[in-house]
Amino acid sequence: MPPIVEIKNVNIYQSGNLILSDVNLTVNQGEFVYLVGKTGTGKSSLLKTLYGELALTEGDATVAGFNLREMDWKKVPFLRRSLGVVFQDFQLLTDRNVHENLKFVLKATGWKDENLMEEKINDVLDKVGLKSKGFKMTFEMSGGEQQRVDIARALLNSPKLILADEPTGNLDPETSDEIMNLLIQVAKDYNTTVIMATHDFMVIKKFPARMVKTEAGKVWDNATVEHA
Ligand SMILES: Nc1ncnc2c1ncn2[C@@H]1O[C@H](COP(=O)(O)OP(=O)(O)OP(=O)(O)O)[C@@H](O)[C@H]1O
Repeated sequence: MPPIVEIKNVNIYQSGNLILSDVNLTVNQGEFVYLVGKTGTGKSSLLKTLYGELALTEGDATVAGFNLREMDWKKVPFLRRSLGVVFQDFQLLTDRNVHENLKFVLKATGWKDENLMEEKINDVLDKVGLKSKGFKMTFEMSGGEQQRVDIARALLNSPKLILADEPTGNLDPETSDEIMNLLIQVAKDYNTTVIMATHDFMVIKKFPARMVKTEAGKVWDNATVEHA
C-alpha cells in the first residue's frame, strides 16, 4: 500500500513568509503520529497544507492519493472528503443538535439517501459513545462530549486519514485520556492514520507514538519525548 502522506522537499509559506523549508515526511496507512513543536513553529501550517487550506507551491506532496502540487483547486473539496479533520475548538454548529450537525456534513458531502444517512449517523455516534445524545444541542454538552461529536463528524466519510489540531487542548486530563483512547481505538478499528498536533506532553507520555517535530523552520522526524 502506498504511504497515505508523502511530502518531498516542500516549502511552506504563510503570507509570503517561509515557515517550514525542505519538509520531507512519509506516513504509512494506520500509523499514529504526533506533531510537536513550540507555538508558532508551523504545526498548524503543516496540517493546513495537508488538507489543502494552504496551497502547495514548492515541492511535492501526495495525501490520500491526491497530488497536492498538481491538484486543481476545485478538487480540494474531494480531498477534504477523504480526510477527517478534528480541531481544538470543535467548530460545531451551535444552532443545531448533534444529529443535525452530522446530517449537515453528510448532505454537504453529497449524501442523499435518508436511510443510509440515519444508519451512518447512528454508526458514528455509537462509535464515539454518544448514541443516546443525538437530540442534544451542542452548546448543552461538555467539552469532552463536544470533542466526541467532532470526532464522530470526522468519521462520517470513513477517512483514511484524520488530521487533529490540538484535540485535547481544551480538556481536563481525565477527559483528554478518554479522547485519546477514542482516537487510538478508531485508528485501530478502521486502520485509519492519525496525525495529531499537540502541546500536551502528559498525553504523549501516556500514549507513546511516533513523533515529528517542527523547530527552527524545519520538520524533524522521530523526535524523542525528552527533546520535544
Ligand atoms: N494566516 C496567517 N497569516 C500570516 N501568518 C500566519 C498565519 N497563520 C500563521 N501564521 C504564522 O505562521 C507561523 C506558524 O504558525 P502556526 O500556526 O503554523 O504554528 P503552530 O506551531 O501551529 O503554533 P500553535 O502551537 O500556537 O498553534 C507563525 O509565525 C504565525 O504567526
